[in-house]
Amino acid sequence: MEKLMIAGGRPLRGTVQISGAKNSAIALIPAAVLSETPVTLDNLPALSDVAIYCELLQELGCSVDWNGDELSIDPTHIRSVPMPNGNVKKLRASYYLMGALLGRFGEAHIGMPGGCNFEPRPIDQHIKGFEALGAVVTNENGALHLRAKELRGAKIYLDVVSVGATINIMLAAARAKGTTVIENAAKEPEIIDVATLLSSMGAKIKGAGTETIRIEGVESMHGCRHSIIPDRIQAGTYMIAAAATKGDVLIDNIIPKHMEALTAKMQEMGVHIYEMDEAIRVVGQPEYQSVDVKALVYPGFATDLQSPMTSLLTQARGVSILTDQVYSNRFKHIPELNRMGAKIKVEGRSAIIEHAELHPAKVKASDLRAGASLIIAALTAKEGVTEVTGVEFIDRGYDRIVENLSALGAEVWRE
Ligand SMILES: CC(=O)N[C@H]1[C@@H](OP(=O)(O)OP(=O)(O)OC[C@H]2O[C@@H](n3ccc(=O)[nH]c3=O)[C@H](O)[C@@H]2O)O[C@H](CO)[C@@H](O)[C@@H]1O
Ligand SMILES: C=C(OP(=O)(O)O)C(=O)O
Repeated sequence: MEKLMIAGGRPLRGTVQISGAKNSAIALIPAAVLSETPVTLDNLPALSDVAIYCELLQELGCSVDWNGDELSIDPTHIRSVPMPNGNVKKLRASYYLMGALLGRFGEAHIGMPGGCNFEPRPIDQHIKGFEALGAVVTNENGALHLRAKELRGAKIYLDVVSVGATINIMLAAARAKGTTVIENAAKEPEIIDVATLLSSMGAKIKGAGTETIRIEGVESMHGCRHSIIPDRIQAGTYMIAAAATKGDVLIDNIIPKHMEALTAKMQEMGVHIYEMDEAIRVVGQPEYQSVDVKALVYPGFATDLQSPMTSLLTQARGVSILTDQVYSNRFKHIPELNRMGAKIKVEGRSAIIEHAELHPAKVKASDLRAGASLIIAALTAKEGVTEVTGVEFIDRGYDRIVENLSALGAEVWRE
């Protein structure tokens, strides 16, 4: 079993380059399925989720060429083969093959997704969207079979603001007959990134990034070259780690606008933050104020930064309350943080966080962002070495984390 070993207590100092966004990459890769000719993605992050997605496309008959941070996908020989098990269970975003294959072939047979299962994560809104577009969806031994004689544009009002459902419906609707309107759509930057790729492939999409997205279906789509947006969650994690270790870090190759909710909260705590065109410098301070944080849909504070932020809030004077309005029970990191000396109670959807000195311990990451939260806590804990297991979750979403942290002066290694 692989472990991350972290000897904390050193301020992080230097520059970190942020890679492309996981949550974009794993939607853009299946989007290539809609094209008749090769699609090339730049600024690709080196993540296990990306590697698994490449295997999924190969299983479908695509040829895939991954070279450094560039990925070329040739869908010339693609076919819609059943994928009830196997790789589809290893990541959450395998659900995008439902929308993409439905759009391309009018048929998809895909097992229910895996990924971080910190609580039940239903996909009823995805299914509602596919059905509105004319698909018949049946559950066959735990895998969804989607069939449509013809996909037709429709008006779809999402009952919950869902990133996955918004993107999945966009994928299927891109090649449907007529116009689809998604109301109450999610507005995350990754949705705009997918819409940008689809538009470069010939789709007609308006309104991505607002709550109403209009997609006029087209008969065929073609290849293009697209650069993936920077990963705002990785960027936020390094911002938080810089503050928690009282360091001084330039987080480079990012879009500072995407970080606004986090930047504002960290400034409210007393962290010094300097914004540049494509970078943010975080300068830690000896003391921080407690703050209340609500994780919301974009442009609110990202739920994926909720667990890392919990670790920083243990370093603030007073009591902070962190409430997650997106997931009701995303708190598996908290018993582990408490093993490191944190004083955190969970009440309903909120974590009540008191100031505490953290110490090293043996802890387990049970999901990706819980892992990030434990790494930040370990970097803060003095005198000794923290062992973090569950590294496979961390590798889903953090590109070269050991190399990046080491370059910033952290004492961290894999065992
Ligand atoms: C691969 C990917 O991009 N993952 C991100 C995506 O996940 P994902 O797209 O799965 O998350 P959603 O935005 O769909 O989920 C938001 C909320 O809606 C609920 N819901 C969602 C769909 C549905 O059909 N029914 C339903 O009830 C979920 O349980 C959750 O409470 O957005 C989440 C919220 O920003 C992030 O935490 C994940 O990192
Ligand atoms: C929950 C996450 O990912 P996924 O939806 O891919 O499981 C995440 O990135 O924090």
